[in-house]
Amino acid sequence: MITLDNITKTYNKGTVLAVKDISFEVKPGELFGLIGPDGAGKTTLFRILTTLLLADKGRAMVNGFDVVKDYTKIRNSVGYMPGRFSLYQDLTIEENLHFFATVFGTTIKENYALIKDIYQQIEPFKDRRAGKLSGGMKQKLALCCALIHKPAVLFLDEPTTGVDVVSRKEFWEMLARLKAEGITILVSTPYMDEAKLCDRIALIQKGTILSVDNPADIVQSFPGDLYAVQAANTHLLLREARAYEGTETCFAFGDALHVTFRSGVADGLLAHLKTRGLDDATMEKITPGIEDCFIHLLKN
Ligand SMILES: Nc1ncnc2c1ncn2[C@@H]1O[C@H](COP(=O)(O)OP(=O)(O)OP(=O)(O)O)[C@@H](O)[C@H]1O
Repeated sequence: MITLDNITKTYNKGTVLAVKDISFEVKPGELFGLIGPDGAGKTTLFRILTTLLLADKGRAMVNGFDVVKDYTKIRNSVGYMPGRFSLYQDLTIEENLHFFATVFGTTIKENYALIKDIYQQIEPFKDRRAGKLSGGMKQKLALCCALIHKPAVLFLDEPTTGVDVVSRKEFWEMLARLKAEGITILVSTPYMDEAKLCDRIALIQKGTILSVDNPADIVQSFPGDLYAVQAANTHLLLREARAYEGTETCFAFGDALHVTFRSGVADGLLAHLKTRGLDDATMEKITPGIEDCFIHLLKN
């Protein structure tokens, strides 16, 4: 449904490399996640795929259409929810939706079934201006507007950034329902915990893809054992754990350190920490998350 073939894009007359030789595919009906930090190149890829930006090099196809030659066909068959709220702040909820339906030559009534579950949550406020809505409500309205012409492919650029935890959860439940309707979804997020909700993910950093796979297999491919190490004096703990000769990687995750060892398994770190005054240090083997895998891939 989406194919990228060696896509490269630079800005500022070639001085800023945004994405480099990006290739991956999204299958029909897939919920595919583009996971990476700010500046990784996610928005650039979305803009290329939605025909708003030309790549310097490479080829991309969406729904069987070439992003350069067939751009009008792509615009008619995809929905795009950009990262920044892009609806008309002075129009009400209903007016925004009506506007987007009209632009695509359809009506709210015609495709109401597709947006019903989402729209019903904001319908009580349909006369409120978009600029006066909460973050979660804006996000629901933007999704309705991106869906109103019943697109085959939905592009969602960081839809949950800056949205509260409850709304984030609800949003992913909505995506699961849209996927069940057969819509192919490409969604980007900087939140690693959302990665596991996708069928497959691409981990992207500094314009390069580090890995493409399903979340379980990415976690499975983590080499060696991972340990969570804790002590009350987190500052000293980090310094000493990093200085220890057997330590391979050591990163702070909340109030614990995630540590791997050169030998692949836990060795004398705990004894070392105790000699350094960290008597309360504890260590337990844990299952790596996507974020651990991301950090591991960055290292290589
Ligand atoms: N119009 C532009 N002019 C110059 N550089 C740009 C432009 N747009 C993006 N960049 C740069 O290209 C790189 C990729 O940016 P992009 O916006 O695609 O990343 P992103 O993963 O979407 O991150 P963010 O969430 O911060 O937008 C970054 O280094 C960014 O500074």
